[in-house]
Amino acid sequence: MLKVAVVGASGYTGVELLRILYAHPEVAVTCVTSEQNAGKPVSAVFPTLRGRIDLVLENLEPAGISEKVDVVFTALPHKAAMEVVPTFLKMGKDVVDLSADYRLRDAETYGLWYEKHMNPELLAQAVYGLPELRRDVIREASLIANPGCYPTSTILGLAPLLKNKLIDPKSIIVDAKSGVSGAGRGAKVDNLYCEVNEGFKAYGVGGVHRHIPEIEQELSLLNGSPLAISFTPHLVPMDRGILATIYSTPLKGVTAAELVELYQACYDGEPFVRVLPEGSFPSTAQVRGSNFCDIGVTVDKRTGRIIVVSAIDNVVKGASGQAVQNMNLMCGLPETLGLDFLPIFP
Ligand SMILES: NC(=O)C1=CN([C@@H]2O[C@H](COP(=O)(O)OP(=O)(O)OC[C@H]3O[C@@H](n4cnc5c(N)ncnc54)[C@H](OP(=O)(O)O)[C@@H]3O)[C@@H](O)[C@H]2O)C=CC1
Ligand SMILES: CC(=O)N[C@@H](CCC(=O)OP(=O)(O)O)C(=O)O
Repeated sequence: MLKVAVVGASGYTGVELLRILYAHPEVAVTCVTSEQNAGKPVSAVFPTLRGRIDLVLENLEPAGISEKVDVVFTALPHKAAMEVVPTFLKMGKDVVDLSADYRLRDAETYGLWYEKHMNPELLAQAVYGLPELRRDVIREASLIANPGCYPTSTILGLAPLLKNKLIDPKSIIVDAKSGVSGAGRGAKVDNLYCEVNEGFKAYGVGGVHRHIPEIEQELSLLNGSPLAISFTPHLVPMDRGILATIYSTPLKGVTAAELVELYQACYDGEPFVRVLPEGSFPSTAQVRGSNFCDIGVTVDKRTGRIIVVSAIDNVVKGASGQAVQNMNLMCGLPETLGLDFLPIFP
């Protein structure tokens, strides 16, 4: 059994890690942390866990925690993660970091979009953990930078087109929608019921959202040269889910049937990517609570643009499910272990 710590267990991705890991046959969660709730059972913070995970929340002391576990999930806000990850690594632990702290290859870019990086030397060691793109490197890694939720849906949606040089890389427009759990559990006025319910708004408009450099980094690698995208996120009054609708201009004529065939071939054998039949498009409701990324693709009959629609659950494939997928690969376990569950519907 692998002994695992969930650092930041009182947050949304933390509790989702606990839900998934509870049913994982090769994992025992032995340590959970929270600064504000230290001393309380985690089941007092999340009654969903009652009678099943009653571990007491501890303060975050990386050296002490390292003595008790083999693998650490850091489900912390950015900056808080890079304050502790180096100690876990020095103590020989495998780390899956759910924050953005190790996702960008370049410390200067991190500095522009976030703040000055505290341990830039670790950026070259970290592996951007999108298993569908780099499973073999993930298997050898000790530090996984678990991708963001918008980037996961967007990159998986565009990878077949860029790998096959089918689109003009300057033409990409990503119109993405997220549920409110994407913003985390911290109290913020913007996320109050009356601010969010019965409305639907764009935010981070105008090329300023911090997921842009992450998406561009990975798409540029697929493209073979740098590209820039237009990306606008939206907040939707639902708990979970991301739906990205992605537009691009093809370099040559292509039919919807050919695109569906291409996507099916690209993702053939992928356990968590489901390419929908021609004319079908995904819904967040059909992936909720699962590690699936569902993708539909077609050609706009009027403009000839390619339209890809990609749906994930932001806290599963967009965070904690993908983190467990990465842990399985790092630890030599079957990739789907503990993750082969169906969406919750209705
Ligand atoms: N929510 C989502 O859909 C996704 C989130 N992510 C990323 O995953 C990470 C976690 O997100 P999420 O679970 O939503 O966040 P939450 O705000 O819900 O939870 C954050 C957790 O970190 C702890 N924490 C906060 N500040 C500190 C600190 N300075 N030191 C130690 N612990 C701290 C909090 O507990 P306490 O305050 O008690 O210490 C809490 O347990 C973030 O980096 C987020 O960007 C990535 C993909 C999707
Ligand atoms: C709805 C909402 O607020 N979503 C978050 C994204 C959550 C996430 O995945 O971001 P990181 O992992 O990169 O922190 C946002 O737009 O900042």
